[in-house]
Amino acid sequence: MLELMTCAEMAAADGRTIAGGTPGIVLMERAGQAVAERVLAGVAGPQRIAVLCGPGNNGGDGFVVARLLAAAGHDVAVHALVPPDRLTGDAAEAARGWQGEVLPLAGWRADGVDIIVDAIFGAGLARDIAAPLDAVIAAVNAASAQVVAVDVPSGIDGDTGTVRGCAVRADETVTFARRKPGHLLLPGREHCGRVHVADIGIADATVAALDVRTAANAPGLWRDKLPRPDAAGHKYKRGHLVVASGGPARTGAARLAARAGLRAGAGLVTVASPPAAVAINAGHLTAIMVRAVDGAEQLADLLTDARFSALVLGPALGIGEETRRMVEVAAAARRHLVLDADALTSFSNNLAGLWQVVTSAAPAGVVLTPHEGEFARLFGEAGGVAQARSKLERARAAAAASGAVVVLKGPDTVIAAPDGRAAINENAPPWLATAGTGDVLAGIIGGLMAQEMPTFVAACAGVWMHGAAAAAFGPGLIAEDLPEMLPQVWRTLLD
Ligand SMILES: NC(=O)C1=CN([C@@H]2O[C@H](COP(=O)(O)OP(=O)(O)OC[C@H]3O[C@@H](n4cnc5c(N)ncnc54)[C@H](OP(=O)(O)O)[C@@H]3O)[C@@H](O)[C@H]2O)[C@@H](O)CC1
Ligand SMILES: [K+]
Repeated sequence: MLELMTCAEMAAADGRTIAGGTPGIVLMERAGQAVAERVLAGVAGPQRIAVLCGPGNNGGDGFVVARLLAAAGHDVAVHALVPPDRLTGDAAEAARGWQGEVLPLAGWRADGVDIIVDAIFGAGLARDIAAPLDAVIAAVNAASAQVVAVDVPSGIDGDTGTVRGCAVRADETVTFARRKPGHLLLPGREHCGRVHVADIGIADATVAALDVRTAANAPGLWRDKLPRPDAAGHKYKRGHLVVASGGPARTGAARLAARAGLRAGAGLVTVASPPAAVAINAGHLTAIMVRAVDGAEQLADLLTDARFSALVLGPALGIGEETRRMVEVAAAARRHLVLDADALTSFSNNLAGLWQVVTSAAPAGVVLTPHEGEFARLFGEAGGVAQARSKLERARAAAAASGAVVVLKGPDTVIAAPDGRAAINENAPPWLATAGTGDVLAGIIGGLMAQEMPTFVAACAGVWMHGAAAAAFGPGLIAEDLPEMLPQVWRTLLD
């Protein structure tokens, strides 16, 4: 159930289910039933309920909800954007089942209402919400009533999570068959409240046949691919991660990444340090080794030893030609690469160079971990990125343009593979946004890749473990705490 279906995929699933013999009105009845059950869960005694209905099937769901809630003894008022005689298809049929009055939606006020059911727009939202509906949305959001949204909060684009003009802020959202990307992407996620997925009779096989390429990032996506050390295994079998350090005043980032890589399970981790910083790095490291490596040429020498299986390049490494050369040398040596921070910025506006790196590293995998600023510098000009409607589509276009797995970081990190697979992460607590946490993320992913975990799932798992480690620590977190929480995270994953 981790798939996230776009509105078009949902419509296709709906169409196939109807073609398979389930009438559309039956799906609508089940949808309305699921919403009504959610409204009734936790209410004691009769409630004053306003059901706000739009002109399409989302509104049709609303009429079903109104009928069921009234039958359950509640005081229900229906306010509709268009008169029922202007509805068509299943929505018209659902409206015929509502015996009560239908009041206009324009000018609606929330006075005296305990619960609002938002059935104005769902998957069919096609443009920005304008007057007079914007005032209705504002009244919903100003009300003290409990707000339950049908499918998506009205005004949120289910595919992109963007606000089209204005949008309802719901306490709960009931969606159907699967969640949609807009339930996870910001700002949509913040408008949904708690999201419930109701089974309305769309078969798993119907969803599977659509080859849905987007998923919520959770262990079910990659748990079976996690590296599992066996009792007889040698540490070299668990890979050897190399993290390149910056100069004497810029060594902390590499050590954070290195520590995270070790906690992620890499058998050995070496910090490749400029000679002038070896003493500083060595003074702060115990289980992690330090090697003097002076620039790209010496990195190439180091990588003649085949046991170094993966590299993290970028954290505080310095921006410019030498860093770019180090990336190229590591790619030519065909090692798994995580490129972060300065390594990314060293390829600003040089998509061709980045493509070359990814191509020469193959079959080893390359993961890029940009935040929004780095992403704009790398992919601002890339085909498909400027036209993309959402963070999900931008990450996907960037992965296709670079040939690498792209981890576009943020509170709703998107991980995208060049073959079109993508996952949206949702477990990062707000206190994860603090100095150095990006270095740790690069290290975790590098540690997993050093153990030969396949690239896309290693990136997904790394992002999730990073979020889980932060959530487990709680507020007050600093980057150094994250690697130390990984054993606890591992225990939840390996049983
Ligand atoms: N798929 C399934 O399996 C199932 C789906 N179900 C339900 O169907 C819902 C999708 O229904 P839907 O396609 O009729 O779209 P919906 O959201 O009601 O809106 C379309 C209407 O709004 C209008 N409109 C759009 N934007 C506007 C704006 N800014 N301002 C003003 N008007 C605007 C648009 O007008 P038009 O663009 O045509 O001019 C059109 O009239 C889905 O979310 C779920 O709740 C369930 O019944 C169970 C089975
Ligand atoms: K809605």
